[in-house]
Order: sequence, then structure tokens, then C-alpha cells
Amino acid sequence: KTCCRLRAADMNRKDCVRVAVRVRPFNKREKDAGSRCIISMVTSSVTIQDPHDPHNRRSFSFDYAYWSHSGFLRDHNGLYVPEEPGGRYADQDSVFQDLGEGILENAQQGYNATLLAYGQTGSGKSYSMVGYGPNKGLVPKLCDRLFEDIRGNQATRQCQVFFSMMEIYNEQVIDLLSRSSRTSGVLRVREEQHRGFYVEGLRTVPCDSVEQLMEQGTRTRTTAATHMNANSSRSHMLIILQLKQVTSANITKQSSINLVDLAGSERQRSSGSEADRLKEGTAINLSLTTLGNVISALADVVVGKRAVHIPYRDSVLTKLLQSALGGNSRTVMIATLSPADIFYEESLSTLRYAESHPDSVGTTPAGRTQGLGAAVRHHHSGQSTDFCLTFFFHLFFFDLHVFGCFPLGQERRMIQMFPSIHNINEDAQLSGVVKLFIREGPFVENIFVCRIQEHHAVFRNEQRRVTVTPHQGSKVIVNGQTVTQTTELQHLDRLILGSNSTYLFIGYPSERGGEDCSRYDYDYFQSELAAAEGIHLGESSPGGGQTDPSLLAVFYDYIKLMPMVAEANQMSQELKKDIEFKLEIKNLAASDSKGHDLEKDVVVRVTSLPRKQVWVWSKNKFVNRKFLMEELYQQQQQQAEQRTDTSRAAALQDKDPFWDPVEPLLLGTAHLWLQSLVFRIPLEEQLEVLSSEGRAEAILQVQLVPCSSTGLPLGEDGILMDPSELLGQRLDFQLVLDQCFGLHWVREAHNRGVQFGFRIFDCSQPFYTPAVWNQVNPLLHHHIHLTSLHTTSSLLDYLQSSAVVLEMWHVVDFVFLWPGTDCPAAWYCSSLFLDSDPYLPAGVCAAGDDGGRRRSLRPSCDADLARALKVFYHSMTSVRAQLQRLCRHRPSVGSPV
Ligand SMILES: Nc1ncnc2c1ncn2[C@@H]1O[C@H](COP(=O)(O)OP(=O)(O)OP(=O)(O)O)[C@@H](O)[C@H]1O
Repeated sequence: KTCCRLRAADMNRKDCVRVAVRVRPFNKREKDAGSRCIISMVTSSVTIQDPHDPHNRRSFSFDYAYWSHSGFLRDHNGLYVPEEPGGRYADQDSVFQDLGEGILENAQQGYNATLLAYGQTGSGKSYSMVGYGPNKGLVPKLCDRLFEDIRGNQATRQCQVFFSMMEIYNEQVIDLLSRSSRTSGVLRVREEQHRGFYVEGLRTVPCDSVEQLMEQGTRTRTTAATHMNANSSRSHMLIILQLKQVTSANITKQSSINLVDLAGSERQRSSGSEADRLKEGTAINLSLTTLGNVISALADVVVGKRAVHIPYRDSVLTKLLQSALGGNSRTVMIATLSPADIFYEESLSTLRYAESHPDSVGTTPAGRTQGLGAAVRHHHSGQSTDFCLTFFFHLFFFDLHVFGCFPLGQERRMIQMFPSIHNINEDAQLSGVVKLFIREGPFVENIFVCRIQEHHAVFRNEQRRVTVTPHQGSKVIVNGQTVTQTTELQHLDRLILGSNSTYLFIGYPSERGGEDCSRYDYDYFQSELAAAEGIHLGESSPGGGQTDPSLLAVFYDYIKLMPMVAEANQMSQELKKDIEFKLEIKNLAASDSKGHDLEKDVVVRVTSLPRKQVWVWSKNKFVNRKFLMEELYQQQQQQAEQRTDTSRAAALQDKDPFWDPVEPLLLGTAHLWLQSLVFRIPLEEQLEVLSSEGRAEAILQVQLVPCSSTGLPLGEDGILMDPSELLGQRLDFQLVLDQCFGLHWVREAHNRGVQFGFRIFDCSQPFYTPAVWNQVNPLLHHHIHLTSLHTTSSLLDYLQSSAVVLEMWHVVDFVFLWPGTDCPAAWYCSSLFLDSDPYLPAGVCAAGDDGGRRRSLRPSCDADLARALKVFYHSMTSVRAQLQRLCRHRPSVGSPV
């Protein structure tokens, strides 16, 4: 069995942090993309393989490694179990036996414990922690066992369990069991000497089962996320079970179990943009970073490295977990992984994070651990435990009023009687938790979606016909199409209300067949919307070839970003930012490819509407900014509720995620092929500058002129028949950027200009022409003299097969901006060496370098043919230049030719 099992008793003996890793099966997306599994496990060691370099493998050792990727089947109860008894598949039961039982035992002995799930969004954290359907996860299994034990030991012990459930989002605590948390229910974290950190006013509910409480908490989490324009995968969900035991000898033990479903770890990655780093600081999840630091610091204390300060106070999560991390407390982390090659980077960083938490935390005797575990037997006097279950019935009926939600049994009856709409969430665990029943008769169900309008749309049910009518100015999309009028709904219609509230319509029972509703997941909704915008993957013929995985990755990026862009637009509108976001698919043309199968990527075009200033943000930059926008949105909402002044926050431009300094913008690229140089033939070209969408942005007139070392153009005599004659020789040529035509956009404002940049051969620095301002057809007249003192075969290869990519940059405000570089003005260069070391004696090149490549050079060929080709090529070049000039001066339509 791959899973290395340590008995719970072992765990108790070794005071420690236990780290487990679990890999899940492929999901539909990964299967569609033809993903390969890059994770392998042998006993408790996990190996990950770099999909781009099969020799690059990294192995990590953990306490437990759970193989849940393959070798399983679904039994008649819907449980995922190993295909054969003793098979390697690790099911929910085996994970519970290893991780859950120890924690429970520990808590019963009176020690605090923490169980954390860490991993990227969609990697299986919720599956392990909460579970899906019959495949119950650690939390329900642990609670079931706890209540079973309590009932079994009633004669010798009296026990009470208190339950609380909260969400930490942007360092704010939201009580998931509170009625007010949907709007302004953000609670404060306080500290008291005898109590440590606690959440003021948090509901703590005595209970003897947790199912209903968890359901209620999940429901609040879903609606809170919708309301706050927030993303649930960015928040931490924390369940605290407090166990109070009084033995027959009248000894009181009190302990708490913290169960934490952490935010998706992928947000920890930087967008890589230097300029955005400052703003990113807050976007990166503080609690997640601090948790890592706390655990590492605890490990340092244990090995006696240095007297470390343990940064519990740096984040809300670590403050709340302080009494249950380290010391005699038990901490178990389960790190979850996707098996797919496309998530290599994410999975590697998860393994690194998990590895960095060695199993030594807390091995110090309790007395030396700064009292961390000593919190164990203290009394939580004064906690508000006077709250009882009946309150939740109030809560449910409160929900009924606004959201149409009902207690479980009643809800089942309602489903059998009425049509309804069910929320569909990106996090499958949160799908179907909000249901709105649409009763027949004079009732009108108004639905509240976002803060733009009090009511968004009206649902009516007249004579068993259900219709939706958008309120004026509200966005309602049915099956991918925007509707503005009353529209009748059919069973399984997909609705998107506002920027991104997605619902599935379930008709009357008589309309329902045995169809599988689970296919209408979040991806389905977004794919349908993308198809309406003309973005789709095309028909995949049954049994036909698979879609190119890289195209699939772009498509999935597109549908992932689509709702985020809609939300960003909504926030921009509400916060009156006058910024518009638009998703685009662009060719990554910064290569010298011949234009076939250009790699594509998704970018976000950002336009400041009043100034018509445009920025293009990368995916990562947009995602980070979107989180900052959510933060700003939340702050402003709270300030508006508290009626405080919002103008100060809005004035801090450099902190404003909607704002960016003026930046040069890459408008397009032109490819200048260099092949003529290997024959020392001059070339004059009129190149089209194409935008990333393939639109012609301008015409650029350029020349390649072979020349002497002093810059004199070579005549016909300089033309070579065999490029290999250049090997080891000096080569000089000039790249001339003459003129650019058709920059109509410079007319739109007075501060616009253009600048060209390029990279060539092995030169790491890009080079730029000086900017030219305010001209539709600017004269550039920029000459660059390029020299190779000793032409190597790799340079010849490069010239024969490559093009220089000339980038056209839009610059503004007469500020000299250097796109993507800190390059000083001196890089307006006029001469440049192509040799990596221009002072190397001529003819010196590494044998290995030349040996293999010489073969790829054109062999010396028939002299007559070469001469003929030379003449033909020369005349074609000038004919082409003439033709292009004629095209440019083409008479307008209708005039005589
Ligand atoms: N061990 C497993 N066996 C079978 N299916 C799994 C397993 N782990 C995860 N899955 C499936 O993978 C999908 C994603 O898992 P899950 O929702 O738990 O991810 P997550 O990390 O919690 O994501 P999020 O951060 O969005 O909540 C779910 O459909 C779940 O059923």
C-alpha cells in the first residue's frame, strides 16, 4: 500500500506536526486536455516530474502519502473504494483512520488540535475535509465518531460540544452562523490575558450533531460571497469544536479542535510584474503566508536554532490558532495535489510548502514551548454559550423571506411541488445551497443579486408558466443570451443574474426526466457564455482527434477569467472608476516563428474611458488586481454603511487597483526575415505591423543593407553564392527603419507617439528607436550598424531561419518609457556586435558548436543555378517593394485606374 500508516498511538507519542499529501483523480477538464499524471508515490515519498523535462524529478518525504488518483470504483452506496481489497487507492476511511482518529483521541485527552487542508483551488481540500455526498470527509467523520463516543461513555463522563464556524476573508472574520454576517457582520478579533485571542460576538452553539449547522454555515458562505463580490476560494473556513468533559472524579478537561479548509494556495504566486509588486503585497493571502512562517518558526524553536519570535500576531488565522499550534497540541496538515501536468508549478509549490513544515514542531517539552500547548486545560469562562439550536429555525425562516430557503425536510417537499432556481458555484461544494422556489399564484419573487439595485429580476409563476423579467438596467442572461423582456423559462435553463450569479432552473416535477443535472456545472455556464461571444473549442467529432491541449488551456483560462472580468466591470461601475475591462486572446508573437501555430494567451485590455488610455494586463496581473478590487469594494461598502468618508481612500492612486501609471503599450509586431543577409543581398521591405489579434496597425518601411565595416553599402560584387563562405568571416549590415505609415490613433490626443524596439540573435538587451511624436506617417530614419567579427554557424543558422520581431510601442505624455526594461537612453544604439565576445580571435568557435550545425547549412551548389537564383531574388525584392509602395498609394474606390 502506498499509504504509509502510522498508528494513532505513534502519533501521540511523537508530539509533532504531521504532514500528509493526497493526489486526486483527474477531473473532466484534465481528461479533456489529455493530461498526463506527473505525481508518483512510493510508501510515504512523493515524486513530481517536470512535464517539460522528464529528467527533472523531485522527491519529497512526508508522514503519509495518499494515492487517490486511480485504482478505485464506486460501490452501490456511491462510495469511492479501492478496486480490490488492499488496493493502493486511499479512500476517505483510511484517511480518517490515520489523521482523524489521532486528533480525536488527543482532544479527548484534553489537548488542542488543528487539522489544516492546504492546496490549490480544485485540488481536493474540501473533498478531504468535508467530503461530497456519501463520501464524507474528515470533519463529519470526526464529529460522528466524537458524538458516538460521548453517547457510549455517558456513564463515566459528561460532555458538551460547542460548535462555531467562521470564514476569514481579507483578514476579516465573518461568522457563518450569524444572521447578520451577510452584510456587515464582520467581527473583531480581541485578546484577553486568560483567554488568548478570540472573536468577539462569535456564535458558539452547543450541539449533538453538526450536519445542519455545517449546512447553514455553507449556505451563509455562499450568499456572503455573492453579496461581497468575493471568491470563496480566497477565504479560509474555520470550524472550531470545543469539547468540555467532566469525569466522574469531577475533573474538568477542556480542549478545542480547529478544522481549517485553507484558501487556494495558487494566490501566493506573484504576477511577476515589477511594477505591480507593491500592490500585490496585500493581494497575497496574509493568513496563508503567516501560517507558513509560524509553523517554520515553531520548527526552529524545536531544533533550538535560535530564539525565534513566532509571528502569531501577524495574521487573523494564526492569532485564532495560537493555542492549537505547537506545544502539546497536535497539528495535521493535508496537502492536496492535482495529478495533471498542466498544474506542475502549483503542485511543486504545494509540495515545497508542505515539506517546509517538518515533523518536529512541538517536540519540545511543554514547559519550553512558550506555553503554546499549555492552553490545553484552561477554562473558557464567559463564552457566549447561551445560544441554542432553535435560533437556526429563525435563521432558516429569515432566509425564506429573502432567498427562499427552507429547512431540509421542508425543502425536499417544496422541490416535489414547485419549480425553483438553484445556485451553481465555482466551488462545487457551494452549488445548490441556495434555492428559490417559485410558487404559483399572485406571488412575485423578487431576487436580490448585487448592490447596484435593490431588486434585480422578478420571477412569476402564472398557470404553471414561469417567467423572468429583468428590472430596468439589470443584466439577465438565459442560456448564454442577454434578455431584456419577460422570458418564459424551460426546465434546465441556465440563468446568469448580474455580473456572475449563476442559477439552474428546475421546472415542475412533470417536466423533469431522469436527466443528469450535474453536467450543468459552473464550467458549462461559462462555456455557453463564451460560445455566445464566439469563443468555443469547435465540434469534437465522436472518436475524433483530441483538441490541442495548449488551446484547451487557453480556452479554460478564458472561461475562468470571464466571470472575473464581468465582476471587475461591475465593481468599476459601482465605484465610478470609468474603467472598462475586456478579455482578449492574443498571439504571443514575441518569437520569430513563421506565424504558424503561434502560441496564444489570454490578456485583459483595460481602457480608461474618459482618457482613452489603454493598458494590457497579463492574466496574473488581472487576477491579483481583481482581489485588490474586491478588497476596495468591501472597504467602501463598509464605509458607506458606517457613513464614513470614502474620498480619502479613493485619492490614494498608487494603492488603487483600478489605476496604473501611464505605460507604453505594445500595439503590434512586424517580422523582418533575415535570410537575404546570408547572400549579402540588400532587402527593402514594407512590413505590416500586426496587432495580437492579427489586425494591421501600421506599415513599416525597413531595409537590410549589407555593408563594409565603415558602413558603405556593398555592390553586386559583394553578393555570395554560398552562405558558408561567411563562416569565420566578418559580416556587417545595417538595419534601417525608414518610415511608418497609418498611425491614425495619434490624432486622438496631443501626447501620443511611437517607438520601435527589437531583439536580435543572442543579444539580451532590447534596442529602441527614439520616440516620434504626433505624426500619422512619422519619418524614423533610424540606422543601426550590426557587426559580427567572426560569423559562426549558429549565427548563419539564425540568419537563414529567423526574423527580427520589430515591436511597435505606443508611448504617451512625452515621457521616455522603456517597455519591460530599465534600459538607459544609451540603448538608442547605432552600432552593435552580434558576437557574444567580439574580441575573440576570428575563426575561433567551439568545435561542438560548429560540428553538428555545419550540416544544416546549404551545401555549395551548382554555380549557375545559384547565380540565377541570386538575380531572381534581387529583382523580386525590388519588385515587391515597388508593389507595396503602389498598394499604399492605391486610388480610392471608384476612381479610374
Ligand atoms: N480523493 C478524491 N477522490 C475523488 N474525487 C476527488 C478527490 N479529491 C477531490 N475530488 C474531486 O475533485 C473536485 C475538486 O475537489 P474540491 O472541491 O475538494 O477542491 P478544493 O481544493 O476544495 O477546491 P476549492 O478551493 O474550490 O474549494 C471535486 O469534484 C471532488 O469531488
